[in-house]
Amino acid sequence: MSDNAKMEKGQISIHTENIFPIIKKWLYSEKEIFLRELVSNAVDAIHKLQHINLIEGLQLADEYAIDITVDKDAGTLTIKDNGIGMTGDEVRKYINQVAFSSAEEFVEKFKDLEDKNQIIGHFGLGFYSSFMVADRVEIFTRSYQKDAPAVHWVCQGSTDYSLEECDKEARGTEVVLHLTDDEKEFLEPAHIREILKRFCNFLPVPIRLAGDVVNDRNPLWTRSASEVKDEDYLEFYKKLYPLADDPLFWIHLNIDYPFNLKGVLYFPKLTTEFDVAKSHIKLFCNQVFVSDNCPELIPEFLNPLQGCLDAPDLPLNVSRSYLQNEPQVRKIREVISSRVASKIADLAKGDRESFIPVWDNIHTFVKYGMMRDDKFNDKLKDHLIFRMAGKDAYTTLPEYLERAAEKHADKVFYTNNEAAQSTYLKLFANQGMDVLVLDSLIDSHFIQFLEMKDSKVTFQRVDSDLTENLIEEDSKIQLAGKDERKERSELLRKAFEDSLKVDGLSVRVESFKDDSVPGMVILSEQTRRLQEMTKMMGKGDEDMFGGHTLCLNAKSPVVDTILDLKEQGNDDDAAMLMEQIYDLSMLPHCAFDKDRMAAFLERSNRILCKFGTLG
Ligand SMILES: Nc1ncnc2c1ncn2[C@@H]1O[C@H](COP(=O)(O)OP(=O)(O)OP(=O)(O)O)[C@@H](O)[C@H]1O
Repeated sequence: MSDNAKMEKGQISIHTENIFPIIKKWLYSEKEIFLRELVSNAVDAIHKLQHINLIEGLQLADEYAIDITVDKDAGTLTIKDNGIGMTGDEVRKYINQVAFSSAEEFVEKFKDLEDKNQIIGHFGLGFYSSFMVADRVEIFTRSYQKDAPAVHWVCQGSTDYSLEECDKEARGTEVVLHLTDDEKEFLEPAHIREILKRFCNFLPVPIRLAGDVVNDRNPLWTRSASEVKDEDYLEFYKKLYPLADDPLFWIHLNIDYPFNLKGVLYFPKLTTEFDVAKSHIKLFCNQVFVSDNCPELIPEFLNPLQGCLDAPDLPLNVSRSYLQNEPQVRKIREVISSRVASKIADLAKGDRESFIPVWDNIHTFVKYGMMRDDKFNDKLKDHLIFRMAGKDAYTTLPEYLERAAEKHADKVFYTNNEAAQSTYLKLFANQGMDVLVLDSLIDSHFIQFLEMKDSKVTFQRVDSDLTENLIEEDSKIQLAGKDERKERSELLRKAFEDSLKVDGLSVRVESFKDDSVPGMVILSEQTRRLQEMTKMMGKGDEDMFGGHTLCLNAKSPVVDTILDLKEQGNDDDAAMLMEQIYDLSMLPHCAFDKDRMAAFLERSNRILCKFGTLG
């Protein structure tokens, strides 16, 4: 030792005596991270040597590696590298003083804080995390510097240490952990392998466990996107998520400015087991695994994203509060959101047939994202696609509006339940008018959002009003004279109102272009939205149909028959038909209660019987 040949005993320079018990408690639930810390130090030591090798032209031609061995008899776990090594002075400086100064700061903060978890990970205790599992730690190290003797450092989990020269021949550092009785699980190679796979799987230096290399040194994100093929992305995904189906699409990030960020993100095929409330990204720092629970890195609406992000500028021991407050993390979120939007826009602009299955999986997240993030909305607003009712085809909003320009400019018709609203859909289809299917949970909010963003466009559910496209203009009606028509309409209206006696119901008579439907109940778009909102807020559940209109089709033969029956004095049959028309018109709007359903079925049978007797 420059440094003298005999054993040196000393006290680690720290004023707080109880550092070790605290380290033991620190991150108790994640004590495996000690291995990540020691292996990262070993990787750093190798990188430092590679750097010096280049700068100083040392002509070293080693095969760099980190070896991990367990000795069950001795109860030790050893991490050995052939990196830069340390001189005695460096051990004093880096192990005894520097590392401990952060430990000291940690203890200071720790003792005042109510919520200990808040500061977990704030301090890079690095090397000293080994005392979470060991009661004695030894370092054997030999610096790359010629003539510097190897040294042996020992610490028994108190602030006392000893340091002496030793006979280590090979350059590099060997850290030997004497595991406590409680931590003997770390002597099991299978367990160590599992931890290495979790934390060190993508480190750039070979890590050998009992001679076998356990890691993949060139993960996909370290390669340039231009040299990676689709099958490589799929293979890498399988490695990360062996049980998952193939992902829908992926994004390769390789950003140098204004910060460093590399990674490959995947949008998975969503299954019912997939937890969309949770973050699925694995965060790395220079290929060292940091965490797989960093929701702050991804905008909330992109929670399903999976894959790896490597952010070398973030600290290895990144804490929740750091992630929440760090401006760089906000920028990372913005970049990811922008790149995902561009990717989706590109897919949408490409082949629509292959985009449709992707869209079916992602549309809820995209719509939610557009509502949350203006930039995301700007990039995607012209590319979202909607299925058209009764067709096996999709359209974008600009395409739909362009086609509708002549018939119903700026008005978008939609259905939220194709089966229940089939009568209305048929009327629209007969007039060659497209109707969009907006039947997912998010759609009612999304419609309001689209209207707010583009004040010209309005959305109207097919059962909300009779558009002029579905009813005849006055001049085209070839039926009876105007006065007579007016009189018949009035008679019909009165007959229905008197017979049905429903509160809030008004009756209107129109000539539909189509004579197949005797009547429809309509509830204005605004009233329905208001009622839905009140219902959502837990109010007004009772009377969804306070004010509604029964629109009778003057062209329907059944409606004509009702007036004929009335004229013949057959009030019973007229009432039966009027009730049937009203119930049929109400069916798409509400689930009938037991009594109403029974009455409806009984009346339907009575009508059939009448037909039976006619034959
Ligand atoms: N295997 C090693 N080879 C050479 N030097 C090492 C090795 N392990 C630790 N050191 C030295 O000891 C120092 C302290 O290590 P420690 O792990 O406590 O903190 P760190 O690595 O500097 O920071 P952190 O781990 O908190 O990110 C290192 O910076 C390095 O100089």
